[in-house]
Amino acid sequence: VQVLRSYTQLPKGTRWLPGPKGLPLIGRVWDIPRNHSYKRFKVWSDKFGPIYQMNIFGYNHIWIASDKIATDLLSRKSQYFSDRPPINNLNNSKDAPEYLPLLGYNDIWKRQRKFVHGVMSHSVAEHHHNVPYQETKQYLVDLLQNPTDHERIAESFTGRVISRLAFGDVRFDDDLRTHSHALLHAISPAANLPNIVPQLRLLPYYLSPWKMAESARHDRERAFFVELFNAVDQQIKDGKTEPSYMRTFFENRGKSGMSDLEGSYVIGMVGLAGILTTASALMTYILAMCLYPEWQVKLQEEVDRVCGDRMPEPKDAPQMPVLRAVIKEIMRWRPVTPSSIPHESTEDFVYEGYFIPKGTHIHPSQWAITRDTTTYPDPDTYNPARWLDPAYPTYQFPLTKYPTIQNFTTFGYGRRICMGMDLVEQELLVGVGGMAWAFNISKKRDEATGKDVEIASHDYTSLLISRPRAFEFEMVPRSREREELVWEGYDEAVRTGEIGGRKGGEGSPRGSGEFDYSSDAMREKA
Ligand code: HEM
Repeated sequence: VQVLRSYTQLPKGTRWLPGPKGLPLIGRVWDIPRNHSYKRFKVWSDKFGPIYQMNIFGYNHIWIASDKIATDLLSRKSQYFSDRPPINNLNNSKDAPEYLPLLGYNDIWKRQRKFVHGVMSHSVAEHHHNVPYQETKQYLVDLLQNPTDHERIAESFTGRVISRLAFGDVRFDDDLRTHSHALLHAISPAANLPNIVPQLRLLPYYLSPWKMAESARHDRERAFFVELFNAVDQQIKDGKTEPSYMRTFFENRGKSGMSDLEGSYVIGMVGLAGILTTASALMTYILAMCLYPEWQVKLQEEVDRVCGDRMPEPKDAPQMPVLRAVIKEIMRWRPVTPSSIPHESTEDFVYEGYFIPKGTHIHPSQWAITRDTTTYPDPDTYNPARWLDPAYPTYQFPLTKYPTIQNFTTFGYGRRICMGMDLVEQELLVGVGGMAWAFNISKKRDEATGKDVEIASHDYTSLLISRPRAFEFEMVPRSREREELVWEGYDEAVRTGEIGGRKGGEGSPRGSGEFDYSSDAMREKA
Protein backbone atom coordinates (compact mmCIF):
# COMPACT_ATOMS: atom_id res chain seq x y z
CA VAL A 1 0.00 0.00 0.00
CA GLN A 2 2.84 2.30 0.95
CA VAL A 3 4.64 1.80 -2.36
CA LEU A 4 1.43 2.03 -4.39
CA ARG A 5 0.41 5.20 -2.65
CA SER A 6 3.76 6.79 -3.31
CA TYR A 7 3.37 6.10 -7.08
CA THR A 8 -0.08 7.62 -7.28
CA GLN A 9 0.96 10.59 -5.16
CA LEU A 10 3.59 11.99 -7.52
CA PRO A 11 2.23 15.14 -9.27
CA LYS A 12 2.71 15.44 -13.02
CA GLY A 13 6.08 16.78 -14.19
CA THR A 14 7.82 16.03 -10.87
CA ARG A 15 10.04 13.19 -9.76
CA TRP A 16 11.16 11.60 -6.53
CA LEU A 17 14.49 12.52 -5.03
CA PRO A 18 17.20 9.90 -5.42
CA GLY A 19 18.15 7.79 -2.43
CA PRO A 20 19.31 4.39 -1.24
CA LYS A 21 17.04 1.54 -2.30
CA GLY A 22 15.66 -0.49 0.56
CA LEU A 23 12.85 -2.83 1.46
CA PRO A 24 9.28 -1.52 1.51
CA LEU A 25 8.36 -0.01 4.85
CA ILE A 26 11.69 -0.43 6.61
CA GLY A 27 13.89 1.19 3.95
CA ARG A 28 17.55 0.51 4.68
CA VAL A 29 17.18 0.51 8.43
CA TRP A 30 19.67 -2.35 8.91
CA ASP A 31 22.31 -0.18 7.26
CA ILE A 32 21.97 2.70 9.72
CA PRO A 33 24.28 2.26 12.70
CA ARG A 34 22.90 3.25 16.07
CA ASN A 35 26.09 5.13 16.88
CA HIS A 36 27.19 8.05 14.71
CA SER A 37 24.42 7.41 12.19
CA TYR A 38 25.21 10.84 10.73
CA LYS A 39 28.38 9.39 9.26
CA ARG A 40 26.33 6.85 7.28
CA PHE A 41 24.01 9.64 6.09
CA LYS A 42 27.07 11.54 4.89
CA VAL A 43 28.25 8.48 2.91
CA TRP A 44 24.85 8.42 1.21
CA SER A 45 24.90 12.13 0.45
CA ASP A 46 28.32 11.65 -1.18
CA LYS A 47 26.70 9.00 -3.36
CA PHE A 48 23.19 10.35 -4.04
CA GLY A 49 23.82 14.09 -3.88
CA PRO A 50 23.24 16.93 -1.41
CA ILE A 51 19.55 16.09 -1.02
CA TYR A 52 18.21 12.56 -1.00
CA GLN A 53 15.34 10.64 0.50
CA MET A 54 14.48 7.31 2.07
CA ASN A 55 11.29 5.89 3.54
CA ILE A 56 11.74 4.38 6.98
CA PHE A 57 8.94 2.77 8.93
CA GLY A 58 6.31 4.50 6.85
CA TYR A 59 7.80 8.01 7.11
CA ASN A 60 9.43 9.85 4.25
CA HIS A 61 12.82 11.27 5.31
CA ILE A 62 15.04 13.73 3.48
CA TRP A 63 18.68 14.44 4.33
CA ILE A 64 20.27 17.70 3.22
CA ALA A 65 24.03 18.04 2.96
CA SER A 66 24.20 21.58 1.59
CA ASP A 67 23.76 24.84 3.46
CA LYS A 68 22.23 26.44 0.36
CA ILE A 69 19.53 23.80 -0.02
CA ALA A 70 18.81 23.83 3.71
CA THR A 71 18.46 27.63 3.56
CA ASP A 72 16.29 27.47 0.40
CA LEU A 73 13.85 25.11 2.06
CA LEU A 74 13.97 25.63 5.81
CA SER A 75 14.59 29.40 5.88
CA ARG A 76 13.24 30.83 2.60
CA LYS A 77 10.22 28.53 2.55
CA SER A 78 9.89 28.31 6.30
CA GLN A 79 6.10 28.61 6.07
CA TYR A 80 6.07 24.99 4.78
CA PHE A 81 8.98 23.51 6.73
CA SER A 82 8.72 24.58 10.37
CA ASP A 83 6.91 21.67 11.94
CA ARG A 84 8.69 19.01 14.03
CA PRO A 85 8.35 15.24 13.71
CA PRO A 86 7.03 13.62 16.89
CA ILE A 87 9.49 12.26 19.44
CA ASN A 88 7.93 8.88 19.90
CA ASN A 89 9.45 8.15 23.27
CA LEU A 90 7.72 11.22 24.74
CA ASN A 91 4.01 11.45 25.32
CA ASN A 92 2.62 13.83 22.69
CA SER A 93 5.73 15.98 22.14
CA LYS A 94 4.07 17.99 19.35
CA ASP A 95 0.98 19.22 21.16
CA ALA A 96 1.56 19.08 24.92
CA PRO A 97 2.77 22.55 26.00
CA GLU A 98 5.88 21.12 27.65
CA TYR A 99 8.80 21.01 25.22
CA LEU A 100 9.18 24.21 23.26
CA PRO A 101 12.01 22.94 21.00
CA LEU A 102 10.00 19.82 20.14
CA LEU A 103 6.54 21.34 19.70
CA GLY A 104 4.74 21.16 16.38
CA TYR A 105 4.27 24.27 14.27
CA ASN A 106 1.10 25.27 16.10
CA ASP A 107 -0.36 28.05 18.21
CA ILE A 108 1.22 26.72 21.41
CA TRP A 109 4.69 26.89 19.83
CA LYS A 110 4.01 30.40 18.44
CA ARG A 111 2.89 31.65 21.86
CA GLN A 112 5.86 30.10 23.66
CA ARG A 113 8.46 31.19 21.12
CA LYS A 114 7.12 34.76 21.22
CA PHE A 115 7.31 34.81 25.00
CA VAL A 116 10.85 33.38 25.14
CA HIS A 117 11.95 35.75 22.41
CA GLY A 118 10.67 38.64 24.54
CA VAL A 119 12.43 37.61 27.76
CA MET A 120 15.66 36.65 26.04
CA SER A 121 15.81 39.88 23.98
CA HIS A 122 15.67 41.78 27.23
CA SER A 123 18.52 39.64 28.56
CA VAL A 124 20.55 40.25 25.38
CA ALA A 125 19.97 44.01 25.62
CA GLU A 126 21.31 43.89 29.18
CA HIS A 127 24.34 41.83 27.97
CA HIS A 128 22.96 38.94 30.02
CA HIS A 129 23.66 41.05 33.11
CA ASN A 130 27.33 40.09 32.70
CA VAL A 131 26.51 36.71 34.27
CA PRO A 132 28.63 34.54 31.89
CA TYR A 133 31.69 36.70 32.58
CA GLN A 134 31.15 36.59 36.34
CA GLU A 135 30.64 32.84 36.41
CA THR A 136 33.80 32.27 34.34
CA LYS A 137 35.75 33.24 37.45
CA GLN A 138 34.43 30.18 39.22
CA TYR A 139 34.81 28.07 36.07
CA LEU A 140 38.55 28.83 35.92
CA VAL A 141 39.10 28.20 39.62
CA ASP A 142 37.27 24.87 39.35
CA LEU A 143 39.43 23.87 36.37
CA LEU A 144 42.54 24.96 38.20
CA GLN A 145 41.80 22.52 40.98
CA ASN A 146 40.51 19.56 39.05
CA PRO A 147 41.01 19.75 35.30
CA THR A 148 40.23 16.08 34.73
CA ASP A 149 36.69 16.80 35.91
CA HIS A 150 36.28 19.31 33.08
CA GLU A 151 33.00 17.80 31.79
CA ARG A 152 31.14 18.33 35.04
CA ILE A 153 32.85 21.68 35.53
CA ALA A 154 31.75 22.90 32.08
CA GLU A 155 28.17 21.79 32.76
CA SER A 156 28.26 23.51 36.15
CA PHE A 157 29.41 26.72 34.48
CA THR A 158 26.64 26.73 31.88
CA GLY A 159 24.22 25.46 34.54
CA ARG A 160 25.02 28.33 36.90
CA VAL A 161 24.68 30.87 34.09
CA ILE A 162 21.25 29.67 32.97
CA SER A 163 20.10 29.08 36.55
CA ARG A 164 20.77 32.71 37.35
CA LEU A 165 19.35 34.08 34.11
CA ALA A 166 16.22 31.96 34.06
CA PHE A 167 15.45 31.77 37.79
CA GLY A 168 17.48 34.54 39.42
CA ASP A 169 19.28 32.06 41.65
CA VAL A 170 22.44 30.05 41.12
CA ARG A 171 21.49 27.12 43.29
CA PHE A 172 19.43 25.18 40.72
CA ASP A 173 22.43 24.39 38.54
CA ASP A 174 22.93 20.80 39.72
CA ASP A 175 19.27 19.84 39.35
CA LEU A 176 19.06 21.50 35.95
CA ARG A 177 22.04 19.40 34.86
CA THR A 178 20.47 16.20 36.12
CA HIS A 179 17.17 16.87 34.36
CA SER A 180 18.82 17.91 31.10
CA HIS A 181 20.78 14.63 30.99
CA ALA A 182 17.55 12.71 31.61
CA LEU A 183 15.69 14.56 28.86
CA LEU A 184 18.56 14.17 26.41
CA HIS A 185 18.49 10.45 27.03
CA ALA A 186 14.72 10.30 26.54
CA ILE A 187 14.73 12.05 23.16
CA SER A 188 17.90 10.58 21.60
CA PRO A 189 17.39 7.92 18.92
CA ALA A 190 20.54 6.10 20.06
CA ALA A 191 19.19 5.72 23.61
CA ASN A 192 15.55 4.70 23.17
CA LEU A 193 14.21 2.30 20.58
CA PRO A 194 10.77 3.97 20.09
CA ASN A 195 12.66 6.96 18.69
CA ILE A 196 13.78 4.68 15.85
CA VAL A 197 10.84 2.28 15.56
CA PRO A 198 7.80 4.54 16.04
CA GLN A 199 5.35 1.63 16.05
CA LEU A 200 6.67 0.67 19.50
CA ARG A 201 4.73 3.57 20.97
CA LEU A 202 1.56 1.53 20.35
CA LEU A 203 2.58 -1.01 23.01
CA PRO A 204 0.43 -0.76 26.13
CA TYR A 205 2.03 0.83 29.17
CA TYR A 206 2.48 -2.44 31.10
CA LEU A 207 4.39 -4.00 28.16
CA SER A 208 6.59 -1.02 27.47
CA PRO A 209 9.71 -0.45 29.59
CA TRP A 210 10.20 2.81 27.67
CA LYS A 211 6.79 4.19 28.63
CA MET A 212 7.34 3.30 32.29
CA ALA A 213 10.76 4.95 32.41
CA GLU A 214 9.54 7.99 30.51
CA SER A 215 6.51 8.45 32.73
CA ALA A 216 8.72 8.46 35.84
CA ARG A 217 11.16 10.90 34.24
CA HIS A 218 8.35 13.16 33.14
CA ASP A 219 6.84 13.28 36.64
CA ARG A 220 10.19 14.14 38.23
CA GLU A 221 10.75 16.89 35.69
CA ARG A 222 7.29 18.32 36.20
CA ALA A 223 7.76 18.41 39.98
CA PHE A 224 11.10 20.15 39.51
CA PHE A 225 9.69 22.81 37.19
CA VAL A 226 6.89 23.54 39.65
CA GLU A 227 9.50 23.81 42.42
CA LEU A 228 11.41 26.37 40.32
CA PHE A 229 8.22 28.33 39.77
CA ASN A 230 7.45 28.38 43.48
CA ALA A 231 11.02 29.36 44.34
CA VAL A 232 10.84 32.48 42.15
CA ASP A 233 7.40 33.26 43.54
CA GLN A 234 8.96 33.14 47.01
CA GLN A 235 11.89 35.34 45.92
CA ILE A 236 9.43 37.98 44.78
CA LYS A 237 7.47 37.74 48.02
CA ASP A 238 10.74 38.10 49.94
CA GLY A 239 11.47 41.27 48.00
CA LYS A 240 14.53 39.95 46.15
CA THR A 241 15.14 41.82 42.93
CA GLU A 242 17.29 39.54 40.74
CA PRO A 243 16.09 39.85 37.13
CA SER A 244 15.16 36.51 35.58
CA TYR A 245 13.08 35.04 32.77
CA MET A 246 10.70 33.61 35.35
CA ARG A 247 10.40 36.94 37.09
CA THR A 248 9.40 38.53 33.77
CA PHE A 249 6.75 35.81 33.46
CA PHE A 250 5.35 36.79 36.85
CA GLU A 251 5.38 40.48 35.95
CA ASN A 252 3.39 39.76 32.78
CA ARG A 253 1.13 37.12 34.23
CA GLY A 254 -2.02 36.91 32.17
CA LYS A 255 -0.56 38.86 29.23
CA SER A 256 1.43 36.01 27.72
CA GLY A 257 -1.67 33.80 27.35
CA MET A 258 0.06 31.03 29.30
CA SER A 259 -1.08 29.33 32.48
CA ASP A 260 1.33 29.21 35.42
CA LEU A 261 2.10 25.57 34.67
CA GLU A 262 2.83 26.33 31.03
CA GLY A 263 5.06 29.23 32.07
CA SER A 264 7.00 26.99 34.41
CA TYR A 265 7.46 24.48 31.59
CA VAL A 266 8.61 26.99 29.00
CA ILE A 267 11.24 28.55 31.21
CA GLY A 268 12.25 25.17 32.61
CA MET A 269 12.83 23.99 29.04
CA VAL A 270 14.99 27.01 28.23
CA GLY A 271 16.96 26.12 31.35
CA LEU A 272 17.51 22.57 30.13
CA ALA A 273 18.33 23.64 26.54
CA GLY A 274 21.11 25.90 27.74
CA ILE A 275 23.39 23.49 29.58
CA LEU A 276 24.72 20.47 27.70
CA THR A 277 24.94 22.23 24.35
CA THR A 278 27.40 24.99 25.25
CA ALA A 279 29.25 22.67 27.63
CA SER A 280 29.96 20.30 24.73
CA ALA A 281 31.62 23.13 22.77
CA LEU A 282 33.82 23.96 25.78
CA MET A 283 34.94 20.31 25.92
CA THR A 284 35.76 20.33 22.22
CA TYR A 285 38.01 23.35 22.76
CA ILE A 286 40.20 21.29 25.10
CA LEU A 287 40.39 18.46 22.57
CA ALA A 288 41.19 20.83 19.70
CA MET A 289 44.01 22.47 21.64
CA CYS A 290 45.58 19.07 22.33
CA LEU A 291 45.47 18.13 18.67
CA TYR A 292 46.22 21.53 17.11
CA PRO A 293 48.51 23.26 19.65
CA GLU A 294 49.63 25.88 17.14
CA TRP A 295 46.18 27.49 17.50
CA GLN A 296 46.61 27.74 21.25
CA VAL A 297 49.79 29.73 20.68
CA LYS A 298 48.07 32.07 18.20
CA LEU A 299 45.09 32.52 20.48
CA GLN A 300 47.21 33.21 23.54
CA GLU A 301 49.20 35.82 21.63
CA GLU A 302 45.96 37.63 20.84
CA VAL A 303 44.59 37.25 24.37
CA ASP A 304 47.80 38.59 25.93
CA ARG A 305 48.03 41.47 23.47
CA VAL A 306 44.42 42.59 23.95
CA CYS A 307 43.82 41.73 27.62
CA GLY A 308 47.22 41.50 29.31
CA ASP A 309 46.77 40.61 32.95
CA ARG A 310 43.01 40.46 32.97
CA MET A 311 40.56 37.84 31.74
CA PRO A 312 38.93 38.47 28.34
CA GLU A 313 35.59 40.21 28.57
CA PRO A 314 32.70 40.31 26.08
CA LYS A 315 33.57 43.91 25.18
CA ASP A 316 36.94 42.70 23.82
CA ALA A 317 35.26 40.66 21.08
CA PRO A 318 35.77 43.13 18.19
CA GLN A 319 39.55 43.12 18.85
CA MET A 320 39.71 39.32 19.04
CA PRO A 321 39.11 37.73 15.62
CA VAL A 322 41.35 34.76 16.45
CA LEU A 323 39.26 33.95 19.52
CA ARG A 324 36.06 34.18 17.48
CA ALA A 325 37.61 32.02 14.73
CA VAL A 326 38.75 29.39 17.25
CA ILE A 327 35.19 29.27 18.62
CA LYS A 328 33.47 29.16 15.23
CA GLU A 329 35.78 26.39 14.08
CA ILE A 330 34.89 24.38 17.21
CA MET A 331 31.23 24.62 16.18
CA ARG A 332 32.03 23.56 12.60
CA TRP A 333 34.61 20.85 13.27
CA ARG A 334 32.56 19.04 15.90
CA PRO A 335 28.94 20.22 15.62
CA VAL A 336 27.14 19.90 18.93
CA THR A 337 24.07 18.29 17.29
CA PRO A 338 25.70 16.53 14.32
CA SER A 339 22.48 14.76 13.29
CA SER A 340 20.59 18.07 13.59
CA ILE A 341 17.10 18.54 15.00
CA PRO A 342 14.71 17.60 12.20
CA HIS A 343 11.89 19.71 10.77
CA GLU A 344 8.69 18.38 9.21
CA SER A 345 6.88 19.74 6.15
CA THR A 346 3.27 20.85 6.44
CA GLU A 347 2.47 21.09 2.69
CA ASP A 348 3.41 19.23 -0.50
CA PHE A 349 6.31 21.09 -2.11
CA VAL A 350 8.28 20.87 -5.34
CA TYR A 351 11.97 21.76 -5.15
CA GLU A 352 13.82 21.97 -8.47
CA GLY A 353 11.46 19.41 -9.99
CA TYR A 354 11.63 17.04 -7.01
CA PHE A 355 8.45 16.30 -5.11
CA ILE A 356 8.55 16.58 -1.30
CA PRO A 357 5.26 15.30 0.16
CA LYS A 358 3.63 16.88 3.20
CA GLY A 359 4.72 15.16 6.40
CA THR A 360 8.32 14.58 5.24
CA HIS A 361 10.94 14.60 7.99
CA ILE A 362 13.74 16.93 6.93
CA HIS A 363 17.23 16.50 8.37
CA PRO A 364 19.62 19.39 7.63
CA SER A 365 22.53 17.06 8.28
CA GLN A 366 25.00 19.20 10.19
CA TRP A 367 27.80 16.66 9.98
CA ALA A 368 27.57 16.56 6.18
CA ILE A 369 26.97 20.31 5.74
CA THR A 370 30.06 21.18 7.79
CA ARG A 371 32.10 18.72 5.72
CA ASP A 372 31.09 20.17 2.33
CA THR A 373 34.48 20.50 0.64
CA THR A 374 33.48 23.38 -1.64
CA THR A 375 32.85 25.57 1.40
CA TYR A 376 35.25 23.94 3.83
CA PRO A 377 38.39 22.62 2.09
CA ASP A 378 40.09 19.85 4.07
CA PRO A 379 37.04 19.69 6.36
CA ASP A 380 38.35 17.17 8.88
CA THR A 381 41.16 19.49 9.90
CA TYR A 382 40.52 21.96 12.70
CA ASN A 383 41.60 25.15 10.99
CA PRO A 384 40.37 28.53 12.31
CA ALA A 385 42.33 30.18 9.48
CA ARG A 386 39.39 29.43 7.20
CA TRP A 387 37.58 32.27 8.98
CA LEU A 388 40.56 34.66 9.04
CA ASP A 389 42.35 34.31 5.73
CA PRO A 390 40.89 35.76 2.48
CA ALA A 391 42.21 32.70 0.60
CA TYR A 392 39.34 30.61 2.07
CA PRO A 393 35.77 30.72 0.75
CA THR A 394 34.37 31.26 4.26
CA TYR A 395 36.37 34.44 4.93
CA GLN A 396 34.27 37.55 5.58
CA PHE A 397 35.26 41.14 6.15
CA PRO A 398 35.55 43.16 8.47
CA LEU A 399 37.38 41.08 11.05
CA THR A 400 36.04 43.27 13.83
CA LYS A 401 32.65 41.67 13.16
CA TYR A 402 33.45 38.35 11.43
CA PRO A 403 33.75 35.52 12.12
CA THR A 404 30.60 35.32 14.19
CA ILE A 405 28.68 32.24 15.23
CA GLN A 406 25.34 34.07 14.93
CA ASN A 407 23.07 32.23 12.45
CA PHE A 408 25.74 29.63 11.75
CA THR A 409 24.41 26.41 10.25
CA THR A 410 24.90 24.46 13.47
CA PHE A 411 22.17 26.55 15.14
CA GLY A 412 19.57 25.35 12.64
CA TYR A 413 17.34 27.24 10.23
CA GLY A 414 14.37 29.49 9.68
CA ARG A 415 11.59 29.91 12.20
CA ARG A 416 13.00 27.15 14.41
CA ILE A 417 16.55 28.54 14.64
CA CYS A 418 18.16 28.26 18.08
CA MET A 419 17.00 30.90 20.55
CA GLY A 420 20.17 30.81 22.62
CA MET A 421 22.76 31.96 20.03
CA ASP A 422 23.59 35.23 21.71
CA LEU A 423 24.02 33.62 25.11
CA VAL A 424 26.18 30.84 23.63
CA GLU A 425 28.37 33.45 21.98
CA GLN A 426 28.94 35.24 25.28
CA GLU A 427 29.58 32.05 27.22
CA LEU A 428 32.13 30.83 24.70
CA LEU A 429 33.89 34.19 24.39
CA VAL A 430 34.56 34.29 28.11
CA GLY A 431 34.82 30.52 28.69
CA VAL A 432 37.22 29.75 25.83
CA GLY A 433 38.94 33.14 26.16
CA GLY A 434 39.33 32.56 29.90
CA MET A 435 40.86 29.11 29.40
CA ALA A 436 43.33 30.46 26.82
CA TRP A 437 44.25 33.29 29.19
CA ALA A 438 44.73 31.06 32.22
CA PHE A 439 45.91 27.64 31.02
CA ASN A 440 48.18 25.75 28.73
CA ILE A 441 46.45 22.66 27.43
CA SER A 442 48.33 19.78 25.84
CA LYS A 443 48.37 16.06 25.32
CA LYS A 444 49.37 14.08 28.38
CA ARG A 445 52.97 13.00 28.55
CA ASP A 446 53.49 9.32 29.34
CA GLU A 447 56.06 9.34 32.16
CA ALA A 448 57.41 5.91 31.29
CA THR A 449 57.98 6.43 27.58
CA GLY A 450 58.36 10.20 27.58
CA LYS A 451 55.97 10.31 24.62
CA ASP A 452 52.58 11.99 24.27
CA VAL A 453 49.55 9.83 24.97
CA GLU A 454 47.69 9.75 21.66
CA ILE A 455 44.02 10.75 21.67
CA ALA A 456 41.31 10.16 19.09
CA SER A 457 40.23 13.07 16.95
CA HIS A 458 36.63 11.90 16.87
CA ASP A 459 35.56 9.67 19.73
CA TYR A 460 32.24 11.33 20.51
CA THR A 461 29.08 10.17 22.26
CA SER A 462 26.08 9.26 20.13
CA LEU A 463 23.28 11.10 21.88
CA LEU A 464 21.51 13.96 20.13
CA ILE A 465 23.84 16.43 21.86
CA SER A 466 27.26 14.95 21.23
CA ARG A 467 30.47 15.48 23.21
CA PRO A 468 33.98 13.99 23.29
CA ARG A 469 34.28 10.84 25.36
CA ALA A 470 36.79 11.08 28.22
CA PHE A 471 40.34 11.62 26.99
CA GLU A 472 43.66 12.29 28.69
CA PHE A 473 45.18 15.74 28.60
CA GLU A 474 47.15 18.21 30.69
CA MET A 475 45.91 21.60 31.71
CA VAL A 476 48.26 23.74 33.78
CA PRO A 477 48.23 27.44 34.63
CA ARG A 478 50.38 29.43 32.24
CA SER A 479 52.43 30.85 35.11
CA ARG A 480 52.39 31.26 38.86
CA GLU A 481 51.24 34.86 38.32
CA ARG A 482 48.31 33.77 36.16
CA GLU A 483 47.29 31.21 38.75
CA GLU A 484 47.36 33.93 41.38
CA LEU A 485 45.30 36.23 39.14
CA VAL A 486 42.68 33.53 38.63
CA TRP A 487 42.33 33.20 42.40
CA GLU A 488 42.31 36.95 42.94
CA GLY A 489 39.54 37.41 40.36
CA TYR A 490 37.53 34.70 42.03
CA ASP A 491 38.05 35.98 45.57
CA GLU A 492 37.11 39.49 44.54
CA ALA A 493 33.94 38.23 42.80
CA VAL A 494 32.91 36.29 45.93
CA ARG A 495 33.70 39.23 48.20
CA THR A 496 31.65 41.70 46.16
CA GLY A 497 28.77 39.20 45.86
CA GLU A 498 29.12 38.93 42.05
CA ILE A 499 29.12 35.16 42.42
CA GLY A 500 28.07 32.86 45.21
CA GLY A 501 31.39 31.11 45.70
CA ARG A 502 31.87 27.46 46.43
CA LYS A 503 28.94 25.40 47.59
CA GLY A 504 28.78 25.09 51.36
CA GLY A 505 30.46 28.49 51.68
CA GLU A 506 33.78 27.07 52.78
CA GLY A 507 35.60 29.97 51.16
CA SER A 508 38.24 29.61 48.49
CA PRO A 509 40.85 26.91 49.00
CA ARG A 510 43.98 28.45 47.56
CA GLY A 511 46.01 26.69 44.95
CA SER A 512 48.84 24.52 46.15
CA GLY A 513 51.38 25.99 43.77
CA GLU A 514 52.37 22.46 42.85
CA PHE A 515 51.93 22.87 39.12
CA ASP A 516 54.71 22.34 36.68
CA TYR A 517 54.69 25.72 34.95
CA SER A 518 55.94 24.35 31.72
CA SER A 519 54.47 27.01 29.47
CA ASP A 520 57.76 27.70 27.73
CA ALA A 521 58.31 24.03 27.12
CA MET A 522 54.75 23.73 25.85
CA ARG A 523 55.15 26.63 23.50
CA GLU A 524 58.28 25.04 22.12
CA LYS A 525 56.43 21.81 21.66
CA ALA A 526 53.63 23.62 19.86
C1 HEM B 1 26.41 25.43 21.45
C2 HEM B 1 25.20 25.66 21.89
C3 HEM B 1 23.91 25.40 21.14
C4 HEM B 1 23.69 24.80 19.94
C5 HEM B 1 24.72 24.22 18.98
C6 HEM B 1 22.26 24.82 19.71
C7 HEM B 1 21.64 24.29 18.59
C8 HEM B 1 20.28 24.30 18.37
C9 HEM B 1 19.63 23.70 17.22
C10 HEM B 1 20.33 22.97 16.09
C11 HEM B 1 18.30 23.92 17.36
C12 HEM B 1 17.22 23.49 16.38
C13 HEM B 1 17.14 24.48 15.23
C14 HEM B 1 16.23 24.04 14.12
O1 HEM B 1 15.31 23.28 14.34
O2 HEM B 1 16.44 24.45 12.97
C15 HEM B 1 18.10 24.65 18.59
C16 HEM B 1 16.87 25.06 19.07
C17 HEM B 1 16.69 25.71 20.26
N1 HEM B 1 17.66 26.17 21.11
FE1 HEM B 1 19.66 25.87 20.90
N2 HEM B 1 21.65 25.42 20.77
C18 HEM B 1 22.62 25.80 21.67
C19 HEM B 1 22.41 26.45 22.87
C20 HEM B 1 21.21 26.92 23.32
C21 HEM B 1 21.03 27.70 24.52
C22 HEM B 1 22.16 28.17 25.44
C23 HEM B 1 19.69 27.93 24.64
C24 HEM B 1 18.92 28.72 25.67
C25 HEM B 1 19.39 29.14 26.79
C26 HEM B 1 19.03 27.32 23.50
C27 HEM B 1 17.67 27.35 23.26
C28 HEM B 1 17.05 26.77 22.17
C29 HEM B 1 15.61 26.73 22.00
C30 HEM B 1 14.57 27.30 22.96
C31 HEM B 1 15.38 26.07 20.79
C32 HEM B 1 14.02 25.73 20.17
C33 HEM B 1 13.64 26.67 19.07
C34 HEM B 1 12.33 26.23 18.41
O3 HEM B 1 12.08 25.05 18.24
O4 HEM B 1 11.54 27.12 18.03
N3 HEM B 1 19.99 26.72 22.74
N4 HEM B 1 19.31 24.87 19.19
